[in-house]
Amino acid sequence: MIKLVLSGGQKAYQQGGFLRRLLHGQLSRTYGSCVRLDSSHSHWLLHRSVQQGAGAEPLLCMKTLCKHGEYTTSLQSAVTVPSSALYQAGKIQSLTEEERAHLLPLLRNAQWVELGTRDAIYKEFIFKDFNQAFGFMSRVALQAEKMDHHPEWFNVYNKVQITLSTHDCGGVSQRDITMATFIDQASMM
Ligand SMILES: C[C@H](O)[C@H](O)[C@H]1CNC2=NC(N)=NC(=O)C2=N1
Repeated sequence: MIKLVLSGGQKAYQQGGFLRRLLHGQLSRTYGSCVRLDSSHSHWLLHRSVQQGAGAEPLLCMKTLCKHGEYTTSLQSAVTVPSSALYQAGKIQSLTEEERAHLLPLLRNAQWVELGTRDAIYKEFIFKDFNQAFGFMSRVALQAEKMDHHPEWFNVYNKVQITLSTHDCGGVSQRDITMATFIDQASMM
């Protein structure tokens, strides 16, 4: 369950180390980064509002629970979500346009490209030899197991081609961004 954290008059949520501030109880036009809700690595992105008043059960508006799939712009259409719903709705979601505009430029600068044929990102790595390439793949494989998020990849000798997409939502999600960032770091080790 998400814990409401009051700090310095600002209302904020803290969960799994992510702290998102709300501007005076108004719906933040942007939404939080991935929030880990429970140990099964369920992630989702929340558009948050919180009802004023001490001790009020936080009202959470989540994309998957909004009637038309749109983010609400007012408290009224936010809903109180029973904890049981938190889990069902906690399916990973592909990035929205707003997130892509924020997150993808960094990856593009690192030579990741968005595939035209499907919602996925792709990058090619060239190493000195097979040994270096396989060492890289081993590091990525361990991280993939740790995150429970696996690349689609192809290796010939010193070349590794990697495609990232999230099967559970059929597109690029925050998990792919996290994995791509790790992969770039692992390629330089
Ligand atoms: C059951 C298992 O946890 C899921 O299939 C995980 C495994 N690895 C995964 N990897 C990727 N890229 N996308 C997923 O949706 C995904 N889901």
